[in-house]
Amino acid sequence: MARILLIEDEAAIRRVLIKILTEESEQYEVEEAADGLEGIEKIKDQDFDLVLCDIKMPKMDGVEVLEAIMKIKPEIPVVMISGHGDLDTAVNTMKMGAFDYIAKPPDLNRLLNTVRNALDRKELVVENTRLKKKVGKNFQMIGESEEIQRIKDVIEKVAPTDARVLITGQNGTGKELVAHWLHQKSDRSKGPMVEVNCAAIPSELIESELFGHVKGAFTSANKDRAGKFEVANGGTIFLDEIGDMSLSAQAKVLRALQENKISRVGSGKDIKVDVRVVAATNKDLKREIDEKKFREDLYHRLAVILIEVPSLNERREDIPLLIDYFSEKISTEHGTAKKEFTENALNTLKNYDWRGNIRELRNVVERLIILGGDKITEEDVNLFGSKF
Ligand SMILES: Nc1ncnc2c1ncn2[C@@H]1O[C@H](COP(=O)(O)OP(=O)(O)OP(=O)(O)O)[C@@H](O)[C@H]1O
Repeated sequence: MARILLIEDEAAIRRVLIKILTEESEQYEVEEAADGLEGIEKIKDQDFDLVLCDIKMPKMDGVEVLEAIMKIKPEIPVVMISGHGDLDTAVNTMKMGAFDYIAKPPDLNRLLNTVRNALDRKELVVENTRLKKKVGKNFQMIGESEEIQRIKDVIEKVAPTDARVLITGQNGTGKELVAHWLHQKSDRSKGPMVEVNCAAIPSELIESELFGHVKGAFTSANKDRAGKFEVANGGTIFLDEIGDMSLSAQAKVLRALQENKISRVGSGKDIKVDVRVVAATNKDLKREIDEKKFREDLYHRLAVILIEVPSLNERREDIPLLIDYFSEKISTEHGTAKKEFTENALNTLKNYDWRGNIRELRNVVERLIILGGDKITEEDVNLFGSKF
C-alpha cells in the first residue's frame, strides 16, 4: 500500500487527481488536505510515501509547505503541482529538493509516471543511503559551489530510480559527466552504459544506429545488426546532443520510450528492451519545439527530471579547485612535478570569460604547465593563457 497525501485548495483538482490515482492502482491510498497548514499537520501525525502539493494556495503556499516537509520528514518525496503562472517556481522547488513537478491540468501519463518514480525512489532511499555507490576516479566531479552541490544532491536522489533525465547546459560544462554519475550510482551500473552522439551520426543512419537493422533493409545492410538500444539492455543509454536528432528518428525514439519496445530497421518484429534513457543537449529545446524541430511529446517523455548544468561563469569559486585538479592530473600524465599557481595567476584565470567551458579551462592549464615557469604567475597567464 502506498499512502499519498494530496495538498490542494481547489476541490475540483483534488477530485480529478484522486480519481486518476485510485483508478490506476488499488495500492494507492490518497488522503487529502485543503491547505498547507492542514497538510503539515497530517504529515506530522501520519506516515506518507508521497506528497503531491499545489504551489499556489492561501494561508501557506507550496514552497513553504515543501520547506516544512524537508525539515520534518525529508525522506518523503514531494511532487509539486504548478499552475499556469508558476512554472518558474516549480523549477526552483526542484532545486530546493522537490522530487518533480506536474503542470495543471494534469496530464494523465505524466502524473502516473511521476507518482510511480517518486514511490520507487522512496523505496530505494533507505537502501541507497546504505549503499551510496562510488563513482570511478576518472569521473570526478570537482567543485564545492552551491550549484555543483545541488547537482550532486539531485544525482543522489534520481540515480537509483529509473526516471528519465534530460541534462542541459552549454558545451563542455560537464553534461556527459553527470550522465556517467547517473549510471554509476544506479542499480544499472553493472549493466552497460552506451553513449550515442546524435549530432555525429548522419540522419539517414541514425535509426539503424539506434535500433539496428536486418540484412537487406538498405543497400549497405549486408547482415543483421543490433542497435544501441539493444546493446544497452539492462543498462543506460545516453543520447547526447538529442536536439540534433531528425524528426523521424525522434518518432521512433518516442515509441521506444512509450512501449519499451523497438524494432530493427526492415523488420516488423518487436524486441523488448529494458533501458534507462538519459539525454543531453546544449540547445534550447523549448525553442526547437516552437520551431517544430523537436517533438513536444518526446520532450515531456525525456524530461521527467531536468538537470541544468551551470556554466563555469556561474560558479567561479570552483575555478581554482579545477585548476589544481587539472594541474595534478596533467603533471601525472606528463610524468613531471605538479606546478603551483600564484594567487594572482589564479585570480586572473578566475575572472576569465570561460563561456562555461571546462574543456577549454583544462587546455589553458595544460598550455600554462608546458610553457610557463616552475610556478605559474600572472605574467605566464597573460603571455600563454589567452583562450579563444
Ligand atoms: N566538475 C568537474 N570536475 C572535473 N572535471 C570536469 C567537471 N565537469 C566537467 N569536467 C571535465 O570537463 C570535460 C568536459 O565535460 P563533459 O564532456 O562532461 O561536458 P559536456 O557538457 O558533455 O560537453 P559537450 O556539450 O561538448 O558534449 C570532460 O573532460 C570532463 O571530465
